[in-house]
Amino acid sequence: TTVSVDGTAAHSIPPLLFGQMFEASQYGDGGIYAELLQNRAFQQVKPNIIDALFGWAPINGASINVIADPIPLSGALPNSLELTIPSGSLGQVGFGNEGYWGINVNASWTYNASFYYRFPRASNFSGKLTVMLQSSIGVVYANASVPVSGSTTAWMQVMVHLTPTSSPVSTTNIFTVTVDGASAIGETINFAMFSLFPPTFKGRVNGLRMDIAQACFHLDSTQTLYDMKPSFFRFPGGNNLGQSFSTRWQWNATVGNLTDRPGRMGNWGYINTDGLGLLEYLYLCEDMEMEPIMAVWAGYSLDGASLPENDLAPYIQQAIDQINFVIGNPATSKPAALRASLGHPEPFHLQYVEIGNEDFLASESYMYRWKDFAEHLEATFPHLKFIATSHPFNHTLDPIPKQYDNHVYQTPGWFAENAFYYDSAERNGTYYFEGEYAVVSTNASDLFGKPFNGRLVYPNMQGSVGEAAFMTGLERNSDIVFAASYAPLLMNTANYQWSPNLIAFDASHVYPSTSFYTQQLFSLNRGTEYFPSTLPLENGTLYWSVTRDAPTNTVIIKIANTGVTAEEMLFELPFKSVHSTGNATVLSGSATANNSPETPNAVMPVISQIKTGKSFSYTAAAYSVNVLRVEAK
Ligand SMILES: O=S(=O)(O)O[C@H]1C[C@H](O)[C@@H](O)[C@@H]1CO
Repeated sequence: TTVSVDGTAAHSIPPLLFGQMFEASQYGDGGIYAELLQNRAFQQVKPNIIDALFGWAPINGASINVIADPIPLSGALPNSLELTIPSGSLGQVGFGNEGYWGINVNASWTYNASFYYRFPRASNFSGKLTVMLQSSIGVVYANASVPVSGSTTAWMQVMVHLTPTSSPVSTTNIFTVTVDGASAIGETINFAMFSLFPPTFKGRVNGLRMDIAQACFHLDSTQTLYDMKPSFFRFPGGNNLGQSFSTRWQWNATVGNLTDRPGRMGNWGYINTDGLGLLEYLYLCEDMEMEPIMAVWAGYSLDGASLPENDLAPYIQQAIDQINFVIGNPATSKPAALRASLGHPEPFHLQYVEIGNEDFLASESYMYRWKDFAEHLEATFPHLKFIATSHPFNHTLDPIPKQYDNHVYQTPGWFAENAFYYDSAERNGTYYFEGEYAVVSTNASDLFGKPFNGRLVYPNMQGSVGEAAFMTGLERNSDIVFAASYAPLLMNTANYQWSPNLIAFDASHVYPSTSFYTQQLFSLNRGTEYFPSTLPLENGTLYWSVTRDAPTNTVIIKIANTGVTAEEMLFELPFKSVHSTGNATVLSGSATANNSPETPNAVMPVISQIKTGKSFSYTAAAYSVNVLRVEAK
């Protein structure tokens, strides 16, 4: 295949072309949000049933129960853990938390543990609580003791540091709070708002798990989100934006002290602590130099009963408040004043606001929901850009959206066949955000089925190469495609509801996938301008796109070979002088090769030198994603 490259750039590469989509799914808690204790504050659970204790277990005969505390710690946290020490108790008696399917005990870390306790009835008990990190069979790695007295019935806060003496390989460890049983027989103590944090990304309080968020810039170590230098971060959903007005995500319930956050039954089958709330998301964007693409809930109900038009006003106001929390002026807006009081008086950077999520599922009501939200928000924030979420190619909305968010989950073949998806889109001032895309299955007739029927648990090379083929099309059409992100981003290997995901993790490891490396290859090699070239064959197996990074005079050629055979290519460059050597970064493997906990580094990018020149040949291996870089001017 001969590829001749035009001499003039067709358009610049938009600054947000590659980014991340995130929502609290398959465990943002215990994942990117670094809280280590599951069910830390008994949020949203029904008291006095055993299920309310998930994540917790009694130790050595203790009696524990979640109660609706007559004197709750806060209005947002009505439940407490009631510990009663039974007669005959001996040794350390109390309770433990198993974490989010394990706790990573690392001797080089100092952990911050905290909780509140109160004696519901004054007593003359005077003793101490022992706070520990230990293995599930009782090997103690760290402990701290806290003197307590039953003389007061007021809530007392405990904060202790735990520094383990060793780093067990196993993460089957527990966080425990115990008391010397014999000395506390008959005592009852209520507990609330536990928290255990490891060190966090950039040391932020209530922050992010380092190995998931931390940047390591060399390819042979744990790769993470920041390492692909995403330019935007879409949040809070996705489905987790909420699929009914009563369960919607509400910004104001996710900011302020953790004791003021009630938590919420998310849309992925578990209770979100909302410890990763709006302000934490904004700090995440700021720390990782990403632009937020923030969604507001727009009256949508998956059960079809969207809010009627004349009920929208309070929710439009809530959306205005959410946006003002991000960019408002503290002198004129209460939400902005709240932001200032929480430590960030300056507005955050925000350009794009998405109105709803996947509203093609409720497109009739979106006619008025889009209209009322867009008109009110545009009037209030004239400089913001609003993204519609219904199908882009049937203009039924008024005002006509200037941006659409397009989602697609398909097979490897679909992605290769649709590399030209945007080529024929009208250039009429409409811009496209490919907000969610991924190869999810090899079975077109059961895309969201089970692994035995084609669903991918982890991305594999065949899928990632299909995505790469599609991404060459996004790059070619980035005059109208302004942003794109694979979805979903993260999954806890111990408990997930959706697969595949870009990055998998467990309590102590991060597993970047072949699709992560594909995203990273495109994101780290964007270039600043797109150069047209011989077009790939539609429905062929070989796809490419050529960009140039003007500041470094580097030509960048991205190639996806979705076929089973290596392909010889001849490149003809229009530049006067082209360096005789360049480099190729290649991700390749068998169709089903994947990175998983069993084979974490099965497929990694490999860099090598290649011969280049005004015209040069290059062989793209079967099932490979290739990025060639050569200096030229
Ligand atoms: O069932 S789906 O609609 O395909 O769910 C998808 C689309 C939704 O925005 C996101 O939350 C989810 C997986 O990323």
